[in-house]
Amino acid sequence: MALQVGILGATGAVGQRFIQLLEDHPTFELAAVTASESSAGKRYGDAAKWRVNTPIPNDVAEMEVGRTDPADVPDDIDLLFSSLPSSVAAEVEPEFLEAGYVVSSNSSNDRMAPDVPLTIPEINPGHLDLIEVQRDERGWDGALVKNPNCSTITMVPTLAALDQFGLDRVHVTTLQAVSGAGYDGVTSMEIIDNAIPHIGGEEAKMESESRKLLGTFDGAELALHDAEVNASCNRIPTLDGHLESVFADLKEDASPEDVAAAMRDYPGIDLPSAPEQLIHVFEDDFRPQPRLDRERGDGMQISAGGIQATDRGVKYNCLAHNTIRGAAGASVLNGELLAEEGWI
Ligand SMILES: NC(=O)C1=CN([C@@H]2O[C@H](COP(=O)(O)OP(=O)(O)OC[C@H]3O[C@@H](n4cnc5c(N)ncnc54)[C@H](OP(=O)(O)O)[C@@H]3O)[C@@H](O)[C@H]2O)C=CC1
Ligand SMILES: N[C@@H](CC(=O)OP(=O)(O)O)C(=O)O
Repeated sequence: MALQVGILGATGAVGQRFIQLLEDHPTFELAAVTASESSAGKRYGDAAKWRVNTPIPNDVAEMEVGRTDPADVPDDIDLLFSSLPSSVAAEVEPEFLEAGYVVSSNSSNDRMAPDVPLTIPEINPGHLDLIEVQRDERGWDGALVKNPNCSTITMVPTLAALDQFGLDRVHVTTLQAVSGAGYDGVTSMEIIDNAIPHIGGEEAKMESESRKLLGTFDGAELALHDAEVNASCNRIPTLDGHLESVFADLKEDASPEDVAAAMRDYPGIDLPSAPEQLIHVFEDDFRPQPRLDRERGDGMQISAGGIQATDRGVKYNCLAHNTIRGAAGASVLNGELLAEEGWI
C-alpha cells in the first residue's frame, strides 16, 4: 500500500521539485501540501507560480494548500518533506516532530545538531539510527532527518570513495548555478556576464557538513571525520548543476587510475530514486559540464572527471544537479531509506 506523504513549503522552488519527483512515485502518494498564510486555503494551481520543466500534475493543481501547522495536516500522513526557508523550518519543524510526524527535511537548520541524522543513503545510511538518540533526548514521537547542502552533496560521494586511501585534507572551489539561490536570489543584472565570488554561509556548510557525513556513529555519538576541509564558493550564470574543483590530499599513495576505479566502484543503493551507479567517471577531461551532465541518472547521479595526480594526492572536478540530487531528490531518497529501514 502507498505511503501517504506531504510537503511543507510546497509552493516554492524546491517544493515544486518535490511535486515533480513524487509524480508516479512507486511507494509515496502525495496527500497534503502546505505553504505560508498567504497561500493557505487556495487551490495549489493558483497559489504556486509553477516553474518546473514538466507540467503541473492535474490532481496536485486541484489540491487545497494547507497552513504549515500540525493541526492542519492529516494525522495519517506517514512522512513529511520540508522545503521551508530555514528560519521558518527552525520554528515549525519541532512542532511537527512533537506531534509525531516523521520529517525528511532539506532546510539547513539543525543539520549539524549532534542528534539529527544528516544522511546520503549511499554514504552513511547507518547514521539514521541517531533517531533513537534524538527521540531519547528531545522526547519527540516523530523523527527528523536532514539532507546536506547542495554543494556538499556534490562533493561528498567522491570523498567517500577516496577515503579508502586516507582522506587528509580537502580544498574545493565551487561554480554554483543560480537556481541554488532560488528565483529571487540573484538578479539577471547581477549574474549575466559575471561571476560572484561569495555565497553567504555556503563555505562553512561545506566544511562542516562533509565531516559529519563522513564521520562515524558508534550507536551513541557521532564523531566527525578528522579531515580538514576548506571551501571557496562562487556563483556563475548556469541555471542548474553545481561544478566543483576538488584538491584532495591523501595519506596513502593512489594513482589517478586507482582513484577513478574507487569512484566508479563505489556502491550504490537499491532504492527507487537512487541511480544505478552513484558516480560516473569521465575519461574526457572536458567533462563533467553542467549543461551536458546534470540530468544523468534523472538528476541523481554524481559525475567526476579530470582526475590528475598532485604532490599530495589528486585533483578532479565533480558535478551534480543542485535542485534534484542537491535538494528535493536528496530528501525523497532519505524518505525512501526511512521506509526501507522501517522508520515509517
Ligand atoms: N532553491 C534551491 O535550489 C535550493 C533551496 N534550498 C533550501 O530549501 C528551502 C526552500 O527553498 P526554496 O524552495 O528556494 O524557497 P522558496 O522561497 O521558493 O519557497 C519557500 C516555501 O516556504 C513557504 N513559506 C515561506 N514562509 C513561510 C512561513 N512563514 N510559513 C509557512 N510557509 C512558508 C512558501 O510559501 P508561499 O509560496 O506561500 O510564500 C514556499 O512554499 C530553503 O531552506 C533553501 O535554503 C536548498 C537547496 C537548493
Ligand atoms: N546555498 C545553496 C542553496 C541552498 O539553499 O543551500 P542550503 O540547502 O544549505 O540552504 C546555493 O546557493 O546554491
